[in-house]
Amino acid sequence: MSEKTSVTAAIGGGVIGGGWIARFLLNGHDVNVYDPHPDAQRLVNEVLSNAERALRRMTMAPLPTKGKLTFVSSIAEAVRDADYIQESVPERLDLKLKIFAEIEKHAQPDAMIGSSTSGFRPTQLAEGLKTPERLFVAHPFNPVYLLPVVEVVPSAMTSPAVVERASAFLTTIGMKPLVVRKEIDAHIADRLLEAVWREGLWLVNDGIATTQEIDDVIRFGFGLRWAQMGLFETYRIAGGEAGMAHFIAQFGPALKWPWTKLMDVPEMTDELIATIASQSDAQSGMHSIRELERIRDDNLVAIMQALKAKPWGAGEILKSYEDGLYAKAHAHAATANTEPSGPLALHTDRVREDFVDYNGHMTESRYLQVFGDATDAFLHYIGMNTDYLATGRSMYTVETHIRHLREVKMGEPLRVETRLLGYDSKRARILHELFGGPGDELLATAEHMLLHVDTKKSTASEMGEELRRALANIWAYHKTLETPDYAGKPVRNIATDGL
Ligand SMILES: NC(=O)C1=CN([C@@H]2O[C@H](COP(=O)(O)OP(=O)(O)OC[C@H]3O[C@@H](n4cnc5c(N)ncnc54)[C@H](O)[C@@H]3O)[C@@H](O)[C@H]2O)C=CC1
Ligand SMILES: C[N+](C)(C)CC(=O)CC(=O)[O-]
Repeated sequence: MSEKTSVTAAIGGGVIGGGWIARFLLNGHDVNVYDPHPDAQRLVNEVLSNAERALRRMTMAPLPTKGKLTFVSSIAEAVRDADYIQESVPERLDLKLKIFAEIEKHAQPDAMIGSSTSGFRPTQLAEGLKTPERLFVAHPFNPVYLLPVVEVVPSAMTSPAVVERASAFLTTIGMKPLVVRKEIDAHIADRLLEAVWREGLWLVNDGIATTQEIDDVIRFGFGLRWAQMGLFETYRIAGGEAGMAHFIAQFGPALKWPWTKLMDVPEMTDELIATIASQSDAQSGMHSIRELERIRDDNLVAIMQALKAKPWGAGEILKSYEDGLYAKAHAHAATANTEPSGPLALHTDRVREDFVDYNGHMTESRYLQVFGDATDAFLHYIGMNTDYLATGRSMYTVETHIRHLREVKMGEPLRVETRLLGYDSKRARILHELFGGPGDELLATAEHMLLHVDTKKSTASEMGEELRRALANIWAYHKTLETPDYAGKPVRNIATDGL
């Protein structure tokens, strides 16, 4: 299932259902949506548009072609052909039970059925089902299209093979499935979140802090730590050289004093609700919810990209997701171009929002970005994959000549055609032609010299046999193509040749 585009079904397209729909679609899966809300299509499309924007900022890796979104008018229609079904209806057990009974009637026998429930145990959800072995909790985090973790909670009746298949599928769409070994109300994360939220409500109720001040201690302080190390690893460091045991000896007793209110919940009086709502308005009321979503998404993307450079935590997941996308694109390119009788079509993109400069056109550095991505696609195509790189060999670009011929505007499609202009045992000379805009015109060209290197010694070295064979195969065709007259020419010398 992970290798082919599959059909997914989303039952419920609200905040969380919308996020799942976006994640499925943007990873190339078709989605059938059932949600009786009169505005469901508009709401889902708004979430989808924010998700597309966020994903394009998060990764330069070649995303699969977007899946097909279909709104249907019954659960039966939604689930009939689906391999993976995700329920995200409101958190009411009676409603969820009705929904699962209906899903069970119409789903394929081997369909995987996940529930987004924040708190119910899978055993509760499976009550009355004839096939409880395919049901599990798949509890995500908002925004589902960006945050990787998903708590996968099986009941004692869930088949281990289903858990394995579901985890594999969720991994292919960029998530980190965390299989919860024992079902419990509210799984793992919401037990932690609820405890923090409850204390936050007390602090407002007792007039100790405003919503803004509570958010500030999180975002300027321990929230930053949590984004990269979580709770226990952070506290290990806080114990100094004596580590965790010393930390517990020092701060453990405070848990019994106690500093916190534990299970008491403040009465949600009209007064408390009004206080929290007005403080929240003062803090964030100047932004619409969609604007706040975009601010949040940009910040999350920046954090994950920073962590990817390490790679660490959520950045490690992003890195392996991208490696998977490149590997898929490479495999696709390899099958699509087994007979490279013409230029290779290995890379497509779109002029993204952050590609555009103050003139409203694609900015200079982004041309190199697109050509660089096309070179990566070419290198993947000739076999320079992670296994090859792991042997301490790579190819570096040592010379580039870009010609800018036409402008291109935001949102317009881009595609690159690549040809080999020559090669020897250490070098490959390639030419990219970038086409795009409404008329698919030639926008720019880039000629590059690539040098094979021993990455440990940082010196030029002989290519591996597999790369040489791939280049020979391409060259057999590309040597017959007419070389454009601009290829190999330097930038015009206006001092001697005039303008
Ligand atoms: N909002 C959050 O932060 C998170 C929520 N969850 C869980 O996700 C589930 C959904 O929560 P939200 O998306 O926040 O709620 P929501 O209220 O935003 O969305 C629920 C959607 O279900 C639809 N719906 C109602 N009855 C339906 C039916 N019979 N068939 C199909 N659709 C129906 C509604 O029209 C609505 O669009 C809940 O179980 C919740 O616990 C999980 C993680 C985070
Ligand atoms: C508030 N909540 C219980 C619905 C939160 C979640 O379930 C997870 C999240 O995204 O915070």
